[in-house]
Parts: sequence; C-alpha cells; structure tokens
Amino acid sequence: MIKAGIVGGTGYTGVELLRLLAQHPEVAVTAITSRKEAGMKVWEMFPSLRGRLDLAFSTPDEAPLKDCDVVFFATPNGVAMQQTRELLDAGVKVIDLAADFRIQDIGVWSKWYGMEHACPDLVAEAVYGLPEINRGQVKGARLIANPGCYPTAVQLGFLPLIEAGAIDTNFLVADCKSGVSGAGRKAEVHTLFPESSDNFKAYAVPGHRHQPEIRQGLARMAGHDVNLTFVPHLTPLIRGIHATLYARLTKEVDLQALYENRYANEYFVDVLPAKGHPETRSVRASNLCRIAVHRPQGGDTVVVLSVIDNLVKGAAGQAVQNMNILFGFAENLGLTQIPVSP
Ligand SMILES: NC(=O)C1=CN([C@@H]2O[C@H](COP(=O)(O)OP(=O)(O)OC[C@H]3O[C@@H](n4cnc5c(N)ncnc54)[C@H](OP(=O)(O)O)[C@@H]3O)[C@@H](O)[C@H]2O)C=CC1
Ligand SMILES: CC(=O)N[C@@H](CCC(=O)OP(=O)(O)O)C(=O)O
Repeated sequence: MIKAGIVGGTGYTGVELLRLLAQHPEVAVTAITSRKEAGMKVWEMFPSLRGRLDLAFSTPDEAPLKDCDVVFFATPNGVAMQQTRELLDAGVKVIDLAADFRIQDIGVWSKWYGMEHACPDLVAEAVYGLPEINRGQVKGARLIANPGCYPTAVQLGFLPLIEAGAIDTNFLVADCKSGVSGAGRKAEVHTLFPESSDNFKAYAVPGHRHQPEIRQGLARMAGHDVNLTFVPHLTPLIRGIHATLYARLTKEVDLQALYENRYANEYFVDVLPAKGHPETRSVRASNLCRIAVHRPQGGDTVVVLSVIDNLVKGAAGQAVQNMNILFGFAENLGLTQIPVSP
C-alpha cells in the first residue's frame, strides 16, 4: 500500500481523484486539503463517498503531506509550484493536475498564465504525463505534469497521423467541445445553470492557454514546430470532451489500420471500427479515449473524432494512470470502470 495526499480535495478533479483512489487496491488516502472546509468530513461534502473514506479535510499546512508517497495537486494554476520542491526534498512524488509544469518554455508559460514561475528548474525536470507517448519517462520521474483535458483529447487524436508523417503539420485544426465541469467547481456566472444549459458557444477563439501546450506536444511528435488552430466550445454537458480534428493528408495511408495498429496495445485508447462516431457518453466516468478516423468523400482531408471524460482521462484518471506507472503497479489498476451510460 502507498499513502496518497490530495491538495485541493473539494474541487471537481479532487473529488474524482477521491472516487478513483478509494477504489484502488494499493492506495490509502491519508491527507486531503481544503482551506475553506477544513474540519469537515469528506463524506459530508460528497455523500457518494460515505462509508468509503473516513477522513476530514485539513488545511494545506496541517495535512500530513510529507508523510505521503505521492501528492496530487488538484489546485488552480500557480499553487503546486509553491510547494513542490519541499515535497520532492522530503522524498514525495508529485503529480500536478494543473499547468504549472506542463510548458517547458518559461516565457511562454508566464505569458499565458500571467505570473512569474517560482521554479523553472523543476519545470525542466518534470515529465509530461501522457503515457501513450512517453510512459518510459514517466516511470523514472519524481514530478509529473499531468496534461490538460483538451490537450489529452487532441494529442491522442493526432498522434498516429503525425508519427506516420502523413499530414501537413502547417495546418492543423482542433475544434473542441467541453462539458461545464471543465471550468471547475468555483462559482462563476458563465457556469450557472441558466447560462450554460440550453446554450452552446465558442470561447477564447483569439487564444486559449491550451494552444501552446498542445502545440508543444504535437511538435515533439513531429520533431519540428507545427501550426495549430484550436477553438474550444462550452457545451451543456456536465462531463465530456469531444474533439473534432482536421488535417490535410500528404501521403496515401490506410487510416483505419494506422490507428488500430498504433493503439493496439493501449488499454485506455479504443479505436472504433471504420465509419464510427464516438460519443462522450461512451466514456463517461471512465479513463478511456475513444477515437474514430474518417476521410470524407475520399478527399485529402482527414477528420479524427476523439472523446474523453475531462475529469477522468482529462485529469484524475490520467493522474492515477501516471501514479500506477510511477509505483510499478499495473497501469490499469483501479481504472477498469465501465463507462456510465446513459
Ligand atoms: N475540471 C477539469 O475538467 C480539469 C481541471 N484541470 C486542472 O485541475 C486543477 C483543479 O481543477 P478543478 O478541480 O476543476 O478546480 P476547482 O476550482 O473545482 O477546485 C480547486 C481546489 O483547489 C483548492 N484551492 C484553491 N486555491 C488553493 C490554494 N491557493 N491553495 C490550496 N488549495 C487551493 C480548492 O479548495 P479550497 O479553496 O477550499 O482550498 C479546491 O479544492 C486546475 O488547475 C484545473 O485547471 C485539469 C484538467 C481538467
Ligand atoms: C470548459 C472550461 O472552462 N474548460 C477549461 C479547461 C479545463 C482546465 O481546467 O484546464 P487545464 O486542463 O489547463 O487544467 C478552460 O477552458 O479554461
């Protein structure tokens, strides 16, 4: 058994971590923080966990984080970078669900996140935790930058095409839709029920902070810089991301075989049969990414459909997948849930 701590246990990704870790046979959650709800039992806030976790929230200062084997940060951007060094020095592995360690270029990070970075040396050390691309590096890491939700769906969708050198990487389009839980649990007008239900809109078209993260990942796959247009939309779902990706083919390939072969050994990526249309409902509450690849009218445009649950493969589930790799557990341990449908 390993001991796990969660900083930011009252947010949507925090409670999703709790749901997954409470079912994990090799993990005991021993520390969970909230500044606002310190002292409250976890089940009082999240009744779904009653009987599964007899722990109360503590303030970050009082929680026994240094006694843990691994600490997850499920906090707003800029929090993990203040506390990670101390934990690493105490021998604790750190998995950050926020973006503090995702972007290697500190100038780019500061521009998009609007703050100075507290520890650029740790950014250089951090491993971007998208196991389908770099599980070998994850294995030996102390510090994992857990990818963003949109970046997970988009990178897994483009990966086979870019690795095969089959598309023009100067013109990539990612048209993405997210459920409202992607915005977190904090109160904001645009996520109120009357604002976000029965409504659909794009946002951040001039620029979104996930664009540089996705671009960095796609450039690593390609071995050179790429051009990407990324347009996120808010859709009246609670959970789920649907990414529709467009690219121009530059050589003849059997697209279906390319995707099936690339993901043949990936437990968490399911390539649908030809002509498939994955639904967000088909991955709900699971760590799966389901993908379909199309070539409409036999033209030179390839269309990839990639769906995930933003709170699971897009956040907490991927974090647990990374934890499993870090500690030498089977990669799918505690992550074999069948999606909830309807
Ligand atoms: N929601 C999603 O789909 C995804 C989210 N992420 C990222 O994961 C992180 C968490 O997201 P989410 O769960 O949605 O966020 P929430 O807003 O729902 O929750 C944030 C949590 O962090 C705690 N917190 C806030 N400020 C601080 C602080 N300064 N120090 C310590 N704890 C703090 C809050 O509790 P309290 O204030 O009581 O301490 C709360 O528990 C974010 O960085 C987000 O960008 C990544 C992928 C997907
Ligand atoms: C619907 C919605 O608002 N989604 C969030 C992205 C999700 C998130 O929390 O961002 P990270 O993955 O970088 O942590 C947004 O667009 O800001």
